[in-house]
Amino acid sequence: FRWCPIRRKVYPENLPKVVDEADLPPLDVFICTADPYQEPPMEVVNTALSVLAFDYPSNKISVYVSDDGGSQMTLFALIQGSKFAKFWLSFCRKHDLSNRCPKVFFRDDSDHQLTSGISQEEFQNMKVSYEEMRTKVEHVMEQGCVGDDMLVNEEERQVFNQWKVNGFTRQDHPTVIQVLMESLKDVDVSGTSLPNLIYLSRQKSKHIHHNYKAGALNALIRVSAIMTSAPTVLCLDCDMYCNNPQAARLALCHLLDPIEGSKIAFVQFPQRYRGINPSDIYNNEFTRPYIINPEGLDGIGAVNCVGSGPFFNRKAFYGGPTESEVNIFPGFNGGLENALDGKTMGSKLTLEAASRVADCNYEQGTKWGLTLGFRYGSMVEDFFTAFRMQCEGWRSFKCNDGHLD
Ligand SMILES: O=c1ccn([C@@H]2O[C@H](COP(=O)(O)OP(=O)(O)O[C@H]3O[C@H](CO)[C@@H](O)[C@H](O)[C@H]3O)[C@@H](O)[C@H]2O)c(=O)[nH]1
Ligand SMILES: [Mn+2]
Repeated sequence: FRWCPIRRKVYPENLPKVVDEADLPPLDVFICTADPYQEPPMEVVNTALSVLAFDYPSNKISVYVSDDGGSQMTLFALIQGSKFAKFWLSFCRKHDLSNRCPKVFFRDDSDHQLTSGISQEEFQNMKVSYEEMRTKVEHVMEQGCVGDDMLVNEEERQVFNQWKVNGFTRQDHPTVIQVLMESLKDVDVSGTSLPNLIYLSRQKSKHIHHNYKAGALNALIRVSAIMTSAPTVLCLDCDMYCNNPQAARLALCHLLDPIEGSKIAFVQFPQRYRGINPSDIYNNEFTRPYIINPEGLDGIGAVNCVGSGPFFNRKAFYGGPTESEVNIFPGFNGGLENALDGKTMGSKLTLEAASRVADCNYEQGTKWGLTLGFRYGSMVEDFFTAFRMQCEGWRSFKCNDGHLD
């Protein structure tokens, strides 16, 4: 094991030489949450908004939120987030905001000193909409459930009726899947297509092991393969918002590289933490795993995956880099072909197929968790999966420029 530190630099301004703006690849983003009390739904919404607002063609972004907490409050928060997104995404684009996580934007810019070119009135209106959303979500959190009075129409009531079924608990419930924004139909206030936003709470049963986050991610890999199947996949913990709207373009500088690109399983951005005391006496910045080690490991093309902030090549979930035929749905007994032809992601056929692949017994008798998707059997599924991918011949790089946290 020999250290050969590497610091790569990317030039996103050269990306158009490799790919036209219109041909940029679609991007699927997976956000995992598991408990509405430990991971407040407003944080999940903020994380989702920070990627929905990427500086990237919005009709090519699909954000999937996996909720292992099976919480109606998290879904409620995301519905409110999708309404707010109509204003927020257009606002971010119009003013080319550098920080697109609304909570951080309003906190860091609360006195409206940092941002030029935004009128006081426009700033205040946006802040009021954000605060209204936050108040609603926090009210629901205090109540511990979504009351009828918080819902605006019959459609919303039907969605939350899914929780009224007898015996619905977070450990035992059917799959809940809701398309909250659909690019083909929905537009923001400026008339631009919105990205896709999908809520998924995979089926759970007390009798079948759910394999924690790795299980959640594998359900997301399959559901997204049916709905959008983007070649690039970003994974984020729900409490790790993205603070650089250019991140997808920076990652593509590696993944679309004509020479190295097809061998790369993922590029990993560092995790960064806020609110650390200035001298960081307890090393909460985790300099070794996020700053020192990755530079050495990059030298051998084998950077660790640290769970939040990797941009994956979807193919890496299905086998080694030289495997050509990818069987996405081993063990799926028919019916899927029609679903994949479905016109819209919200169509009945597509939703039924997506729901089937999120069944808690879908993986039985398949290679999921063994050679497919995120690997099971480790407390650190991110490190372990990356290691297995590297053993198969994949390479992985650290992304130095820009930053995700
Ligand atoms: O059954 C579960 C358990 C956890 N999670 C989610 O997994 C993420 C990480 O879990 P957490 O308990 O926050 O672990 P950390 O130690 O904070 O996370 C670090 O370590 C994990 C294990 O290596 C990685 O998965 C993470 O990406 C990395 O940030 C969170 O978004 C959770 O919501 C699930 O979706 N389902
Ligand atoms: Mn965490």
